[in-house]
Amino acid sequence: MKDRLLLLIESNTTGTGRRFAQRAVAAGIEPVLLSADPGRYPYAAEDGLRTVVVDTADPPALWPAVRELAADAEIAGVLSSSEYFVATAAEVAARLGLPGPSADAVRACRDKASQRRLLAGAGVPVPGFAEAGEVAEAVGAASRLGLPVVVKPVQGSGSVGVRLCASLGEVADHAGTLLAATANERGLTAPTRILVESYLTGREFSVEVVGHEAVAVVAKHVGPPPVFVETGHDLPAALPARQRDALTACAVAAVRALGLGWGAAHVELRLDGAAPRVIEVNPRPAGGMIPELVRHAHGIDLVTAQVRAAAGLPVSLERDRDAGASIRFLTADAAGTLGPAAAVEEALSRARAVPGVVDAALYRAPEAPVGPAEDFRGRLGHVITTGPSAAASARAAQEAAAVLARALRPSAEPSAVRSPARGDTASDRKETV
Ligand SMILES: Nc1ncnc2c1ncn2[C@@H]1O[C@H](COP(=O)(O)OP(=O)(O)OP(=O)(O)O)[C@@H](O)[C@H]1O
Repeated sequence: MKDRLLLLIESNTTGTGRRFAQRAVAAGIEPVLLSADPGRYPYAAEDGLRTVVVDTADPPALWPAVRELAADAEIAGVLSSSEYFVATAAEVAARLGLPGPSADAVRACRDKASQRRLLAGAGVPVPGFAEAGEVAEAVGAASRLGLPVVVKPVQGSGSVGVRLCASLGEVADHAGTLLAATANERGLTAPTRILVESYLTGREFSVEVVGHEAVAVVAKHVGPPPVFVETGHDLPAALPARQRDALTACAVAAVRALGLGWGAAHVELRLDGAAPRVIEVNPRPAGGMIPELVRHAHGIDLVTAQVRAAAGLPVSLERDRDAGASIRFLTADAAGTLGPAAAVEEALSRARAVPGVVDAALYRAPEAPVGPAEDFRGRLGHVITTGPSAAASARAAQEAAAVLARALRPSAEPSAVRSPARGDTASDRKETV
């Protein structure tokens, strides 16, 4: 019998990418990573993952590589955990007659301007928005929408380039910077359009959707403006049933309006008063280790579900527990370094010893320079905790994150994970449990 392969077209870099390959192996399918630069994913070498080096940004180059793999194996499925390659994976899957989302729907969703138009057109609430291709247009849009506004690239992930602008001068500066960029953080061609949006100050949540079913509601924490760095998540979000139902209904309506509904979608929303508005829909499972939190809190494995759906295998979304799970990311408040190896090791082992901790990690080498995060790339490590409730897991995560912060050199300001008591304002707080 021929080997069965799951083709993984590039990967995300924040943890769950590795899980896609592991879950494929668990389903009896060999994962193969197709990547222009596999060195970007250290786990690939560590796990001995079969890898094909190919220009994944160039579909005509990708197809012969896929055909070659198909010559002596059965391609069971094609996926990407990277925001930037979900449409490519959908296209390859469709060409092979394999399951996957509509590549057109994914493409429309990934362009935040077209996503906003589709959602607004279908009556799904979104912030006020305008698309701009020039600085003057962005400034005009900001005047019309009313300051402050959020200015962001039309494509992207991890909050890269997303900025709160308090004055028209800041709008002009940031719009100018974004419009001048020719490549995104992946080195891929960046569209020369941006979005200007009304700033929603309410608490932020994500709803994890599979097909048309909401399987989890996550409360999110973000660092201080003007940037938007996700610093933590708590699951399940502590909310009155009415608000939770409003969030899940809005998220599922968004998925439907975008013509998605195959596999996982990650829907971010903010409350505007009591009513939810969609910040963004990602046509893929969440990053930021959220699938791990969902697994710990509810026993539902979103990555397994995605891998099995891609391979046409039955998927279980049965919730077998109702526990709490939290993550806090380590960030630095000021420039400094990580401590020497011994200090880093000690901080890690002490963080792991905090009751409730199931995982602690640092992403940088000892003595590496650190500085305040501008986007997800500035996060330095994380702790994941579980507990009988989200309040308990959140408390444990705060404590463990403070311990992990001891890995930072004293010259760096005490860092870390901002505790809600330490100055989170209504405007920068995504949610506290
Ligand atoms: N209109 C808005 N009002 C309030 N906050 C916003 C708005 N737009 C974006 N944000 C904040 O910025 C963050 C990142 O924005 P967005 O989701 O559009 O960018 P992204 O690069 O796709 O980020 P990510 O991959 O982290 O979701 C959001 O999670 C939210 O906290």
